[in-house]
Amino acid sequence: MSIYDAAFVNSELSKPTSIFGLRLWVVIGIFVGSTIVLLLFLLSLCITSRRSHNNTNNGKLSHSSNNHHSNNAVAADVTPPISKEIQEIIPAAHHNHHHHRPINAAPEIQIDIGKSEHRVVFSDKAPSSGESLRSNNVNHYNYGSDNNNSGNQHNTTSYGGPEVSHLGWGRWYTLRELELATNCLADENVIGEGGYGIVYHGILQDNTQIAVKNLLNNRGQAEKEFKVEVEAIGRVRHKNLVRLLGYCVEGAYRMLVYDYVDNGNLDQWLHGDVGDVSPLTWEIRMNIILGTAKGLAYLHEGLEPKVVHRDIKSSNILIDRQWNSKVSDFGLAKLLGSEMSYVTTRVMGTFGYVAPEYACTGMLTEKSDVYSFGILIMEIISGRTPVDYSRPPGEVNLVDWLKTMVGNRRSEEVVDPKLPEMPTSKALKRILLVALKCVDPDSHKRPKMGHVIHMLEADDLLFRDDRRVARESSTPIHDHPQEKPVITVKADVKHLPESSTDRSEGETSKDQHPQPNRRR
Ligand SMILES: Nc1ncnc2c1ncn2[C@@H]1O[C@H](COP(=O)(O)OP(=O)(O)OP(=O)(O)O)[C@@H](O)[C@H]1O
Repeated sequence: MSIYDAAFVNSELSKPTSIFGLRLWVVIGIFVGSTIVLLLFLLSLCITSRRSHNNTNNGKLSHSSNNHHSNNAVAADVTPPISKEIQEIIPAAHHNHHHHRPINAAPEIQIDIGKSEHRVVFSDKAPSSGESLRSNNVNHYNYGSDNNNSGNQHNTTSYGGPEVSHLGWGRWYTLRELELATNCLADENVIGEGGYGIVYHGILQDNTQIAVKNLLNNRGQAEKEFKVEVEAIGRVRHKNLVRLLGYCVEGAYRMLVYDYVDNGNLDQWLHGDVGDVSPLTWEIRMNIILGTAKGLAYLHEGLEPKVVHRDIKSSNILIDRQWNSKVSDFGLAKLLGSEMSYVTTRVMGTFGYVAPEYACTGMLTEKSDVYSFGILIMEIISGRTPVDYSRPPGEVNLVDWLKTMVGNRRSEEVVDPKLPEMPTSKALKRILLVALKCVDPDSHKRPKMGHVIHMLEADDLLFRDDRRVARESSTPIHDHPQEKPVITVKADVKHLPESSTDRSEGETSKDQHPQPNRRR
């Protein structure tokens, strides 16, 4: 720019304008200045609002981390949705004092699942200040990293105390814990698959062996079955019933955790590849029958309300190393009021084992279980499945075939050819009689399970008589042996400790230790 141009600009800027006669450069100065002031004002407004927003978030975060003890802002800030039947209840007292509580004070959180007796209460100790539960090492108390929609529930367990029983009758397991136990539900851990889910073997951190039944939620029945099962057997303790240790409800997961029974199921032992000679001796088979009868009698006669299993079959009879039977799979159990029958529109159970009246009319009583138990006895004695299409026409249906054989005085031929040693013919006839009584087409004529135990144990007494007779070749066998009294317990299950339920049925140590084989 030349000196002349500068003089020109200067003279132009110095000219007075129409705005209060102010010179042009003054007007421009005022405009620029006020624009800068306006911009600064807007900027400060913006910063202020961001700060207050951050403060709000920080407030949430400290609230969350207070609840979850997580240092992870993202995880802590996400409040997972809680499934319908689980509600987090923070007691009013805690609410009131919430903001005054030190950061490491644990709130008491109650989680209601279904009925009030399944209320879960967590009231564990907080970790010491500065302690982080989000270490890289996965440990028993660290579940904060689970970023699933149930974090609220299991994070409550990460307050430092052990995950001890939060249920009246068992434990509430976290998904994380069960994943650890089952190697993340690995295929190698699968031990069976039933109608309602896959069963995994697992080992808890305290080395307890467990069976985890992961219910398939996508099958409409699963959640319902879950609740039924939990309600039916949560508090039930009996040495012939597989014990439910607890369960896991997280997000879509519904899992039942059972005692692991370590010797397979009866179906495998009867129909699996066991070679030409079955390890199941007559004594063992009788022990399995008696144990199953005791488990069922307890469900029918020892509980109020009674429980009908509805799916008694060999794959639901688990076997331990001492060949004791344990009835499992209460997924189809139906709680019944005392002396009541139950009419259902959906017959459930397994083909071949279902009582005719239940199959035809849906009328369900404990006598339906007695029928299935009768079929089970026939299966155990004969080694045949209830329905076997590979057999000749007259032998397809086990009950029909067996009735015909007994009617034709050919009882000995129904015995499993894999049985190492034949029973005495009296022992065989007696057990066949029990089986036939159990499958009486008229449900009213079927015996109660308590009566079945009488007959089975009377049978046992006869055996002893039998042996004595064989030795002494003297006194004849009485057809009406002295019957042992069977005490049944009618009481609320929750007041029944395990030992008392076992005692209630007159257990003897003999029941647990099969005796050596007898010769025919
Ligand atoms: N507590 C347990 N301990 C050891 N094994 C088990 C346990 N529970 C179940 N199993 C195994 O898993 C298998 C499947 O069990 P599940 O009860 O789910 O099905 P199922 O009885 O075979 O069939 P369904 O559910 O249709 O009646 C059982 O047959 C058994 O071999």
